Amino acid sequence: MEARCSGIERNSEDGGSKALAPDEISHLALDIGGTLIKLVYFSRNDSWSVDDKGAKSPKGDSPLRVSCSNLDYPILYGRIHFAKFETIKVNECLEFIRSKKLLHGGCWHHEAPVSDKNVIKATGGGAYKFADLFKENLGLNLDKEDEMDCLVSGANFLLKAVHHEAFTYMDGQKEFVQIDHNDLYPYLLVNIGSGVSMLKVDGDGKFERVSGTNVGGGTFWGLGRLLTKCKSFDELLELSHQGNNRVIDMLVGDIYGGMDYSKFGLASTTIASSFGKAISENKELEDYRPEDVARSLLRMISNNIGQISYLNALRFGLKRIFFGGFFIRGHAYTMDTISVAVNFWSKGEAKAMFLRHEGFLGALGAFMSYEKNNYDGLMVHQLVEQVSTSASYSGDKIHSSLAGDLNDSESIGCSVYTT
Ligand SMILES: Nc1ncnc2c1ncn2[C@@H]1O[C@H](COP(=O)(O)OP(=O)(O)O)[C@@H](O)[C@H]1O
Ligand SMILES: CC(C)(COP(=O)(O)O)[C@@H](O)C(=O)NCCC(=O)O
Repeated sequence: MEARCSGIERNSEDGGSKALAPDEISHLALDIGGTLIKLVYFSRNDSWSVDDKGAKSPKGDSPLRVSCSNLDYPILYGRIHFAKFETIKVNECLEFIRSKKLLHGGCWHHEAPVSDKNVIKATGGGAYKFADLFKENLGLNLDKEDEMDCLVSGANFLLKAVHHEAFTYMDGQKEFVQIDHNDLYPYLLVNIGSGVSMLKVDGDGKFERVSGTNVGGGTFWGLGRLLTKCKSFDELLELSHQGNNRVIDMLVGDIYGGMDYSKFGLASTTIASSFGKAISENKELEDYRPEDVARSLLRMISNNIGQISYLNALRFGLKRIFFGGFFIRGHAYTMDTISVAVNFWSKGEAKAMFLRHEGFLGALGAFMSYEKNNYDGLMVHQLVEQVSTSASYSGDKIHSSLAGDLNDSESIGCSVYTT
């Protein structure tokens, strides 16, 4: 039973407005984090099928079947949909579930008892915090899955099933990484959400949470909001794009009279002290451009996470570090800073890699956990990808092509078989 993949299809046309018939929807899963709610569900699409090479064709009367352990299962074709909402606006998520008729989306089988149809998989702290709200508003019971388990199974699933999921990003160059399924483990998974968790992954369900830091995405957004008065995370990111951190950061050259500290490999342009210039000048916050503040902040936090990640990889002799979480947001400067930090501290030994579905690891893990149910197993068999896979993009293009607006929905085509 293998998850396979060829090509991808992402779209946003049916995620936003069209309500699907209830029996077309299943495996609704939520990851309710400190800042964002991530939602994933599967919708059946009987109008097309995909062969082993990823080619689409109209579907005939009898569905394709897959054999496994001497049993024969029908292959179903459809899409996995993704959506996200701010956790402080949880009501928008409730409304989305109601308006798109996802209420009975947890269960696959028609013969399942009604009580099971009102249960959906949920992970993240909000699965505990908002359990009563979901029950009172939608009559939904949240079946809680551990968030670290979900992060790992989501990451393993993406790395194995989605072609061109992982990539490196350095000096404006994006390069997709070919994942060898037989040589995937061990790796370090760094999830940068509100806070940061670092997990040493040794296999499916085999992992250890080796570290974490409270200086994460929430810190960037929280401090950035206070310091720049930005109204949204995207505005803050956009601002950072236009800024110059050297106005605020104290560089080695500022301390060494323009020279490198070459004895210890510190170039004059290396940041010696983030925000260090703000103390040496007689200036107030208003005297600094918000874009420069945003840039320094993004660089400080990304660099710090890159460094701590590398130190943890070093602790366990890990060469590959995969970064997930919505802090990254496909943002060129963020990825570049993290990559440079990992490269600098490891002297080129370790590699930072990023995931295209960065923020949905936990939600996908909860989605996959339906597989554990007795009558409602699901095996994602194949993801079909058609997005451009060219080797390099400019920073701007990555930012705008991978990052969506908060409520933008997108989906990937896939085939599954139920067991
Ligand atoms: N639209 C957004 N609104 C708020 N934060 C966002 C947004 N997009 C990206 N982020 C960043 O993503 C972080 C949350 O990432 P996520 O992986 O969803 O974590 P969590 O599970 O803690 O909510 C935020 O702290 C912020 O840095
Ligand atoms: C507590 C959390 C697991 C919650 O996950 P999140 O909502 O941030 O994605 C995470 O914020 C975290 O790992 N914080 C860092 C805690 C620490 O190790 O210091």
